[in-house]
Amino acid sequence: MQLAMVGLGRMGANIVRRLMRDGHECVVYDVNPEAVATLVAEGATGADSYADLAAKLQTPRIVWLMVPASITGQVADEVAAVLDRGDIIIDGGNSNYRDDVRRAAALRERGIEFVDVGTSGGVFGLDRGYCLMVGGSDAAVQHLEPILRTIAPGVGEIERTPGRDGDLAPEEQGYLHCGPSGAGHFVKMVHNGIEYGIMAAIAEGLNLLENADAGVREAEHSAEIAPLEEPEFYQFPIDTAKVAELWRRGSVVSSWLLDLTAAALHANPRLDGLAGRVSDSGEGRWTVKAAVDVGVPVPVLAASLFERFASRDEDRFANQVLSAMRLQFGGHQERPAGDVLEAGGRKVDEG
Ligand SMILES: NC(=O)C1=CN([C@@H]2O[C@H](COP(=O)(O)OP(=O)(O)OC[C@H]3O[C@@H](n4cnc5c(N)ncnc54)[C@H](O)[C@@H]3O)[C@@H](O)[C@H]2O)C=CC1
Ligand SMILES: O=C(CO)[C@H](O)[C@H](O)COP(=O)(O)O
Repeated sequence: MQLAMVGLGRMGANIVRRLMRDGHECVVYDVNPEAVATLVAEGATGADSYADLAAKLQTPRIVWLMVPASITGQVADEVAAVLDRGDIIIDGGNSNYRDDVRRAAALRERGIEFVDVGTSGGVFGLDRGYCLMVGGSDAAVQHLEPILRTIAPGVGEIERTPGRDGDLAPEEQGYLHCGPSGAGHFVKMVHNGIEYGIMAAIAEGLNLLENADAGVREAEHSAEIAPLEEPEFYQFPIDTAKVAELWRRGSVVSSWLLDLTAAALHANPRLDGLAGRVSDSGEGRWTVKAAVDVGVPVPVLAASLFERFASRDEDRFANQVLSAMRLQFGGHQERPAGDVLEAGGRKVDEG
């Protein structure tokens, strides 16, 4: 099939490569001409404007947007302006499903189909394939089936779920028509909410392991730091990188996120160069908002989102309020920063 890709960054370029590898024809556009030139050298057809892109596509045209979510609306409008009735716009970025619902309705009035495809796989997707969560009309999604099947991972080495037999269902191949417009990004939003929770659980657990020798360090600094009640129980100099590697094999918590964690710790055990200010792109917030809207408890997902905010010092005023209250009720002074002692990686302040 033929498809145009708008946005040739970390995701879009490799999706194009995966499509071309399977014989699909790709027309490519990016505001960065170098990104276009790179893919043209690999066999794609370059476009230097949306009009040029539309002219190079057979009808019904298929245009996949893989741009930052913040500009997807603007790009979708610009692309729609050069399309005709029956053409299809796909949004593969991490857009808010609410925008899809609105955008699909507006484009439907002009006879243009809008399909939202929540895409998971990151920079490894070229070879592993991308898990695709699709929202849109039955007709449009059926038309896109050959493209979805190529981009998705396929069955790979994953054994079939017991009880499933006969023809392979799309979800067994890594793509799923989840429902009407917005449903794909709704499922991807929740996927990313879960991602936050799993990431936070791994990070918290490994941090506890990093501090399992607090009793040893306590002895080294016994004159200086607040006493650890039972230092004899915290005498374990555990190699966190090795435990992460270990857990990849046969453990209940093995997962791709743990694989990536083990790789990062093996390459850089102290994680030097990372400040630990954790960004968020929106999906975690939207997940919590949706949960509030429908009255569903998501305490783990919410806590992991708030943990990211705290990592960026967004809890500073709350902590100042805490210190102010201690000062008020007990006359407890905050210790000056230089006087805060390190104990096993913890900040100890008993002022
Ligand atoms: N990086 C990741 O692991 C994943 C990213 N996503 C989503 O995929 C989308 C793209 O992400 P990345 O590839 O990581 O971003 P990126 O920043 O690597 O690439 C974005 C590309 O869009 C181009 N671009 C910007 N404005 C444009 C415009 N007006 N017209 C045409 N091209 C334009 C940029 O030049 C760049 O090449 C985002 O919505 C992101 O949230 C989804 C899943 C995973
Ligand atoms: O969709 C993804 C992975 O599934 C993207 O990598 C996403 O950007 C990660 O979300 P955040 O930036 O909020 O950590």
